[in-house]
Amino acid sequence: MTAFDVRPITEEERRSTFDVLRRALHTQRVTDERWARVGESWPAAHKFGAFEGSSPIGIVSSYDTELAVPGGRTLPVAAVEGVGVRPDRTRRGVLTAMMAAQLADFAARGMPLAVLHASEPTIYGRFGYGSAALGKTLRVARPAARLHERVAAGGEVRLLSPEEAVKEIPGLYRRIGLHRPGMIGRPEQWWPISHDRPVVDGEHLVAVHSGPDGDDGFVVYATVSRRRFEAPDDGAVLDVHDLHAANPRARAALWRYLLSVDLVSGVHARFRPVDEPLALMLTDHRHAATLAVEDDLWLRPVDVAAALAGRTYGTAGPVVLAVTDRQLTANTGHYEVGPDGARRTDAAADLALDVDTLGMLYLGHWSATTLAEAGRVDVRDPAAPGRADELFTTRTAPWCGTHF
Ligand SMILES: CC(=O)SCCNC(=O)CCNC(=O)[C@H](O)C(C)(C)COP(=O)(O)OP(=O)(O)OC[C@H]1O[C@@H](n2cnc3c(N)ncnc32)[C@H](O)[C@@H]1OP(=O)(O)O
Repeated sequence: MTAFDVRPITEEERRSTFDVLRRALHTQRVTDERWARVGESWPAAHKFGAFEGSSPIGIVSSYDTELAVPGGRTLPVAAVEGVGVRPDRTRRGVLTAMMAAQLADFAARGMPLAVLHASEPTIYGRFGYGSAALGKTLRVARPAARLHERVAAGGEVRLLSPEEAVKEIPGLYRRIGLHRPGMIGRPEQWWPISHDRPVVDGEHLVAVHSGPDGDDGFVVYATVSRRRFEAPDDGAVLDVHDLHAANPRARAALWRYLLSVDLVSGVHARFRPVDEPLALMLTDHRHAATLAVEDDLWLRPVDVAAALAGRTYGTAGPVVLAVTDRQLTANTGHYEVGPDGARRTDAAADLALDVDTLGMLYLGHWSATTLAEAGRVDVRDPAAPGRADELFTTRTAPWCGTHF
């Protein structure tokens, strides 16, 4: 087996490492024309490559942004993306070595948290990431589905030209704000790859809602034709990629718009919040089917003390957590969590868990009771899971809503 080194990539290695990623994800090598448009979104900063001599065989990437945590604050976060190993070099520890370098870098820079979306759920638990927020896939039947008359959906929806969309949507996303735990900031480098290219190429359309205080919601969607020789009357499907609204009225108006488009047989939306009440907003809730509920955001506490101190908690007696972290061993220790915050302690533990399970608890989706039943939390005080449920779970389901 050939030896490899892991190190930060240089400016000159940006494109060759991007190609390694594309090979790992089964996409074509990047063309000159495409690189000219997306290259700036693949800066050398915060990337670790694995190299055999000067040839890249693996890459892990991240960018710094902010994450909304329970209680309304945002914390600095490393958003991990662009992970891949050349197909002929997998299962020999390349990712493990790159993850170790990346985690050490996050810790050295004082990052409290890291997040990612996992291509496969088996990959990241071993590196301390836990599935922290879920998303549901909806299929809404057209033309049957209609918003119930009691649903307030005022204001106006207008389609933007690609030029308007590229200019206006980043500011609108910022103004709407990170209003759910799990939402993240979208730095400048996120937009060209994830939003602008499909909008400029015409693959996606962008509609904006205006309410009494101006623009307050948007939807980015693709129109996928279903018409076939043997089914000439099949309508198109609207595929919703990105839908954000500052208030329920704007959200309802955007859905009303999507359900009003002619020659459409269905509206599909993946990774919507699990508690988005779309079905309940329809005259017949069966017209919105939940096809799947999947893991959305994975979270890793990098500095456990700072992460725990950064969010708020519900009202219950405190619990002492014994946390084990096999990579960032300085995190291993006991932490008291109560209504007035969290801190390290020498007190005996009520619950013991690995750091990936703490990642699952952190945003408030999973309860300690469920995690204990699943064997992920070792219960030392039988009353502690109930207290931890009151402290950690949130009223609003956490949701990321940004593909990265
Ligand atoms: C955040 C994101 O960007 S998600 C995108 C992730 N990238 C992809 O899915 C692209 C395709 N896959 C790949 O490039 C590679 O298979 C990677 C990056 C997932 C894994 O890289 P590798 O170098 O093979 O991982 P490495 O050899 O360090 O594996 C460490 C352990 O994880 C296991 N593992 C790693 N990937 C997988 C997988 N996809 N399925 C099952 N087990 C896996 C290995 O078997 C190994 O287990 P062990 O310690 O018990 O022996």
